Parts: sequence; structure tokens; C-alpha cells
Amino acid sequence: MELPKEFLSKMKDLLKDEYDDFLRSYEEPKIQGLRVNTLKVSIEEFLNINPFQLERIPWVNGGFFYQEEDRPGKHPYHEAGLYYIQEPSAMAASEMVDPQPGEKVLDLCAAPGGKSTHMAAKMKQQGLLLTNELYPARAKILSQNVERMGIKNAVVTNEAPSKLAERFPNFFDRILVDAPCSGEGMFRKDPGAREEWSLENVAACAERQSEILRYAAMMLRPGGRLVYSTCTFSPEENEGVISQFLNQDSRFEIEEIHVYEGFDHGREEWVSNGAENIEKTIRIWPQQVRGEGHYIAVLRKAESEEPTKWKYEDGLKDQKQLKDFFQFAKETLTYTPKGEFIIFGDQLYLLPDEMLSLKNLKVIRPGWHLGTIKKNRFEPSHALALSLKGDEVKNKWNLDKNSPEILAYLKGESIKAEGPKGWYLVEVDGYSIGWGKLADGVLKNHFPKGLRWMGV
Ligand SMILES: C[S@@+](CC[C@H](N)C(=O)[O-])C[C@H]1O[C@@H](n2cnc3c(N)ncnc32)[C@H](O)[C@@H]1O
Repeated sequence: MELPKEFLSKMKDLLKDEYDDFLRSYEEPKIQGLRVNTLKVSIEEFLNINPFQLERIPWVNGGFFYQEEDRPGKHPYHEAGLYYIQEPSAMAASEMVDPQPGEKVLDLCAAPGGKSTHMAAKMKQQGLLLTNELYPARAKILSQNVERMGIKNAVVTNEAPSKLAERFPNFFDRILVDAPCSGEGMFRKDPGAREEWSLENVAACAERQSEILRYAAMMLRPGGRLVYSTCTFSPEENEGVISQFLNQDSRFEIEEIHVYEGFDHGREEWVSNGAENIEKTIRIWPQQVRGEGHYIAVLRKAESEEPTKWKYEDGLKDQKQLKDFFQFAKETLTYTPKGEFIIFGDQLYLLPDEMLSLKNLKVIRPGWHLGTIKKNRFEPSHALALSLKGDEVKNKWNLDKNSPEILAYLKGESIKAEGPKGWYLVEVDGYSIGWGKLADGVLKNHFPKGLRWMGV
């Protein structure tokens, strides 16, 4: 593998005796991981039905190494959101954010959503997860992953950190800044990162990271936790950014947290003006664990009495427009979802608790997407299907993971079926995967066109 020469000489100076081991790690194949989505299946249940060769990742409950030939991205369980494919070291960051059910959590640089979907699982559908991405095309992928994992309490936005900072001052209990970086830790996985690398780019990344971090700091409530992470080795983007930030903002300090075996500590000697306790930040090295390179700093904001006035988002006042939805819920579900409803165009959503006004923000998904309000009828969304459990619907149609019918369903074909007319939750081995509508012995396919398996 060809690596940038200036990168190698810099790493040699920094790592000294460890350099040869570091270099050898580039000869190893990339490490593959998946994380069980506990919103849909418990870890134990998943291990009972698991079709892959899995080995536990020590630092994350429900994280597993898999083998290249397993191809979990091409399995019906993937479409059902039973797991998320994620680089093993990257799973450490959300573990350290450790969001709790009911909290208000922000993921500021979130696409494609590995860490957000991990945090959502920890929040157990309770509280608010604001997950944001600057670039529109990436924000769309983030939103699709939120849908596939059956997350109900997430709002997906497509904003600049500065814009969010104006709207959410001192608001979040926990914030993750998984910053855009020079990606040195991903060289083994991503040839693009190798090609784009330069010393100038490292410096530009550090500047951008400092700016993002300052906006994140404004949005954290006093006493809250801010986690900063990168997938790069350069001290400028890691200990350097954190030291500069801490030296400028005395409300923050480094929080000491449990460090897993094999993880390394921050290097004070690699930066000038290293902040107090900078060695208590975390480095993950490919020559020390089965994962790519990462850096993580956990910060705590001091308690204070900063008064803040927020403007909460109001749900629909006039619920007349919801008539067809309530009719659908009565016919199809075993309960009626409650809360603050909101209509965007003809799309119906339920807002997460405590959401602030979304006015003038670029919102991709303002909450739990329920479906489309059509003329005299309601059509349920794919997001609704993926977030429902079998006991929450009156009718379901279960397919075996190895059956020809599940393949036909994923390709968009109708399936022969007998039963009362209406909407059916289609399942794979008991886990929701989409909708079908039954009439006259045929289950009409409602698996979204854009997700269908072509050429299989
Ligand atoms: C390391 S990636 C995030 C990975 C993600 N957290 C995950 O686990 O899947 C950083 C993200 O920050 C976004 N980004 C780039 N410039 C940004 C900026 N100025 N402000 C906020 N986000 C930015 C990138 O588009 C990218 O999606």
C-alpha cells in the first residue's frame, strides 16, 4: 500500500520504537465489524439466529467482528435493521458519550450515522436525538439509516453548526463531535483518504475542528458531556485541538473515563501548550487492537446557573387532518401512537419530546415518520414498519430468511397470501422489514422502490 511520504516521516518521528509495528499494521487486511441494533433485537436473540461467523469486540456490548465472506450487507436481516455495519474502533466513541434514555443528545457531524444509530439504541427510543449533517447528499443517507434502524426519537437536520448553535444554546445533555478530519486512521480502508492527504490539509482540518468544537460548546448545558473524536493520528487535530479549546474555555475540563484494554492515552509531548490532563484522552492504534486508528476526548462543562429560554415546537393544534391516520391506526395497529404530531407537506410525523422550534432550519426528518396523508386515506411509511414490533400490529406476514418469498419481497414483487384485507407488517423471521397490502389473495409489495434488490 502506498502511503504519503511526508505522513510516514512524521509518524516515524512521533512513534520512534513503535513505528515498525505501526507500519506493519498496513499489511494486515482491514477489520470488519457490525453492531447489533438492540432497538430491534436483543444481543442474545441475535446470537441465536446469527448466520455469520462472529467474534465479540471487547469494547462494545453487541459489537462483533465478522469475516469478509459473511457479506452481512447483503442479507435480509440488514434490510430489517437488525445490525449496523461499523468499523470496530468507531464503536468506542458512542460508548463514551453513553447517552441515557430521556436525555437530549446532539450528534453534530453525523453522516452516515454509525454513531447516531448506536446512541439511539442506548437511548431506547426515549428522549431526543438531534442528528445533523452539513452536506445534503450525506444527510439523506443518514436519514435512511435512521429509518432502517427503526429509530423513533430522532430529528435529522442538514445544517451548519453555527446555525444550530443559535437555536439550541445550553440545550443538550450530551454532544458528540465526530469531526471531519484528515482520515489517517482510515488509510487501510479508504484509498481516497490516502490521495487527499497533505500537511496543508491537516492544518485546515484542525482549524475547522476548532470552529465546530466552539459551536458545540455553546449548545451543551452546564454539567453536560461533550465527546470529540476523529479517525486520524495527527496531534494537530487531536491533542492540539483539544488543548487549544481547553486553554481558551475554562468552563471545560477533561473527564476521566474507563479505558478498555488495548487503548492508549493522549500524548502530551506531541503538542506545545498541552492542556491539563490531556494524557487522559484516548488513542486507538491499529497495531494495538483489531480496529483502525481513532482519537477520543471526553469533556465536561462546569455546572452554572445560565438562564435560557427555549421556544418549543408546537404540534398540530387542529387534529381534523389526522382522521385518516387514526382510522388506519384503529384498523392496523394494536395501539394508537400519541404525542405532538406535525405535518410537513403531506407527511405526518410525531415529534420527539422536548423538541425546540424547527422554523427556518433545514430539516430532513422532523421525528418519527408515520406516513403520507392522501385524499381520504392514510398510507403508512417504511419508517413506521421498521419501528414496529409484531405485537403492535393486527396483521403480519412472516417470511423465512432463506425463502424465495423474502427475495421476491425485497425485489419488489407481490406475494401470494390469504387472509382479511388490509395492511400487513411483513417480517423476516419475526422482525419487521416493510409493508404489504393484502387483497384478493395477493400481498401487494410496499417495500420502497429505492431500496429494492436489483439484479439478485
Ligand atoms: C467523521 S465523519 C462522521 C461519521 C459519523 N459520525 C458516523 O459515525 O457515521 C464527519 C462528518 O462531518 C461532516 N462535515 C464536514 N464538514 C463539516 C463542517 N464544517 N461542519 C460540520 N460537519 C461537517 C462530513 O460531511 C462528515 O459526514
